[in-house]
Amino acid sequence: MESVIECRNLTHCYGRRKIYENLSFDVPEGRILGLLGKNGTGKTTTINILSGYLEPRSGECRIFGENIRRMRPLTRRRIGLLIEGHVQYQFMSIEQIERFYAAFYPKWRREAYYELMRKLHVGPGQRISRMSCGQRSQVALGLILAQDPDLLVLDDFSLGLDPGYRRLFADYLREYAKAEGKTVFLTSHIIQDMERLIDDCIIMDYGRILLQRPVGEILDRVRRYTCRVPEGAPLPGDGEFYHPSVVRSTLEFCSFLPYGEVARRLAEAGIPAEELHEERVSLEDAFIGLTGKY
Ligand SMILES: Nc1ncnc2c1ncn2[C@@H]1O[C@H](COP(=O)(O)OP(=O)(O)OP(=O)(O)O)[C@@H](O)[C@H]1O
Repeated sequence: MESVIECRNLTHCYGRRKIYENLSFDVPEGRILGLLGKNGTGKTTTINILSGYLEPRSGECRIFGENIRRMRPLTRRRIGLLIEGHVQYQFMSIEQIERFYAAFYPKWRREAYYELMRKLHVGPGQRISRMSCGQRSQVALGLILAQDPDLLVLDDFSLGLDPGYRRLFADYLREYAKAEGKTVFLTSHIIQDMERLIDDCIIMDYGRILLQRPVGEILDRVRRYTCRVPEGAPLPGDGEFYHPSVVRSTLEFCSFLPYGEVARRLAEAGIPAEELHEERVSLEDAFIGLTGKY
């Protein structure tokens, strides 16, 4: 499978503050990849680097095989970009902005925009400045789908959308991307939506990528373990036990390791664990388990 996005050894700093170092990842053609991370881990920074707005301190990003700093306009036109969900020309109506954008895109798909607007119950004469935050996000998303880009880059696409519209858009986007072979790179804080939308996931921690794996593999393999431990028992220091904590004599942590291996390592560490219990988790719980609650 060819990579549509290739990032190699990206390092970025704002002034003297390093955000991350040597970040490398690929987004294969036809896949939907979600970039997850706590507040301030550098998701928007990465999207801004990918869009060419920010120059990384070092490293290289290629999209469709071209270095993004020297990308030809024709290649740039193959990328649909949503930056923080908003439309610029807010004085225009739904209909006017559609006509305005259409002029820039030779493959413009008017029907894709209006199909989404119909689903969202917004009338053609409605002015963008008089819409709610969520409705503006919907217009921005409609304008991106109509561009018919080969790659969609969506920063916080669910900003302001209510649960029903988030579900509607996530399902619509997945169906559209799979039917048309589109590649999607997106961020969102609403991880429940990501579980049904994305194929692969990158979880960022402060300064680095914690993991990049298919969502199916994360759901199959990450387990939450709990067991009873005596008062004052030490916390396990094993790097494969993520964020262990004890609350009222119950030790809890997440791990990719199978039950038998966890039991063995606890015994080896001299932790007298009783009633070891494993549980499958949702993507959101896996995210919290792997990155910690705070
Ligand atoms: N223009 C800037 N100048 C200085 N620092 C910045 C600038 N933009 C972002 N930062 C800092 O860089 C870090 C990463 O910010 P970024 O917006 O990329 O995070 P994020 O993962 O998208 O966060 P969130 O989940 O809150 O949207 C943050 O600590 C932020 O304060």
